[in-house]
Amino acid sequence: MNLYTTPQPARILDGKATAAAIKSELTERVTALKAKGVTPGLGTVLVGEDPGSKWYVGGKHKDCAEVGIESIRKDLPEDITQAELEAVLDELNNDPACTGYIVQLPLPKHIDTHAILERIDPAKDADGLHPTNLGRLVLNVSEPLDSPLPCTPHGCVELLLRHDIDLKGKKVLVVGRGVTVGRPLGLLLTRRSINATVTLAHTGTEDLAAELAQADVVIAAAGMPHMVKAEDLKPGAIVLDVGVSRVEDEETGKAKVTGDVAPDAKDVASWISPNPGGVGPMTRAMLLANVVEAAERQTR
Ligand SMILES: Nc1nc2c(c(=O)[nH]1)N[C@@H](CN(C=O)c1ccc(C(=O)N[C@@H](CCC(=O)O)C(=O)O)cc1)CN2
Repeated sequence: MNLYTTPQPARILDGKATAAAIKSELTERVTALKAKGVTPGLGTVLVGEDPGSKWYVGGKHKDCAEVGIESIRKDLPEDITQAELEAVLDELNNDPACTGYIVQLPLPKHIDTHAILERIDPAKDADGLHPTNLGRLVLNVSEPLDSPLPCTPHGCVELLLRHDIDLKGKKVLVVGRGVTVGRPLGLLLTRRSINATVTLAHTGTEDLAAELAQADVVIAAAGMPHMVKAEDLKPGAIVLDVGVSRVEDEETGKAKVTGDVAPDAKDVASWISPNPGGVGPMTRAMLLANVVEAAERQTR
């Protein structure tokens, strides 16, 4: 045991099991919707051949089948033009079978991602990334859930709440200011219903170690392998690992997914999310929740 270790190893924030419980609740809500004549349908838009993106989209369709949501798949070539891609979005905007859809990110460099996200009908924005829905998050008019929340931030909060972790008054350090995770997560955590005190660290942060040392909760979403190490953490900190980097496995030479949190962090933390098996499955579950909620709004 070194100076930083806590007496017991960290407890696991089990994203896989939590996501399975959420999916089972959603299955019941889908059954109730179908009884009212509404079948939720998720559309996915995938551009290009990136193996990671293909895997994520495949997972989304598998999840839909599990809970009874229909799915519509638009797989498009890497060299698609902005206008052609916008035409596909217009098709989904006008398709009554599609209650919500996502555009898998990142998009190729020649595509204007902001313009694409703005083209999504905000009522069908299953990722909660349309400026109207992000604006609703800023204005706090989406509480409790009148508009979709971005899936990964929502998944992080839900993972903590479902392990009975109260964030009220806690100092939460979010590392990373990206639009899909860091920024919306900061907004979500500062809602009155959660009431955390949030610091958003980024590449311009001068002394990340000092911020980490003070944080009760660390949510690492920077995409930098093993940047959060045991010696940086306050003993007993709660640690969520959102990072996804593909690196070469030194033993096998094959690509493997590595998170932002070093393995030894588990010796210091009180709770830790595994990666894989933590925030990733929660991201998937929250997407399904957004689709079901969009369909439920149609019935109100
Ligand atoms: N339109 C979007 N694009 C992207 C999002 C998003 O929320 N919306 N997030 C990520 C990718 N993503 C979903 O799309 C995603 C990432 C990771 C997982 C996941 O379950 N990961 C597994 C491990 C997977 C592996 O081994 O590669 C885990 O953590 O257990 C699901 C979804 C970027 N793009």
